[in-house]
Amino acid sequence: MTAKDQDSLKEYTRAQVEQHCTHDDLWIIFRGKVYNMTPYFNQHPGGLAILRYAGKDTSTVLPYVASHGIAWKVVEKKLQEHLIGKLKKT
Ligand code: HEM
Repeated sequence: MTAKDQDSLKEYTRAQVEQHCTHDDLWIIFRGKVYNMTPYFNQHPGGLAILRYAGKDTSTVLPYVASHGIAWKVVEKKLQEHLIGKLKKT
């Protein structure tokens, strides 16, 4: 992603992201970016566990799930596919 692409990303506050906290409306934050993971909910190999962080910041969690470490390239690809914006700096 270029610097220009970064600039054009829509901004969301943490409070806005927190509203999207269910299996059929599931956003997450990872390292300052916002992802709509709703379409991925049924595909997540770790099943319902993803719901624990629905609407929340996963920056200190995602890389430390053992299975994610093994499949990190897949995790990165899935994040990229579901990117919707960036976190608004408050
Ligand atoms: C962007 C993609 C993904 C996201 C956002 C995501 C998110 C999460 C979250 C939030 C958790 C819960 C962590 C916790 O409670 O500490 C989790 C657990 C897990 N994820 Fe993922 N995940 C992704 C991709 C994957 C992939 C590709 C795999 C396949 C290897 C995977 C396998 C697992 C497993 C096995 C668990 C643990 C399940 C459990 O504790 O019962 N995830 N994931």
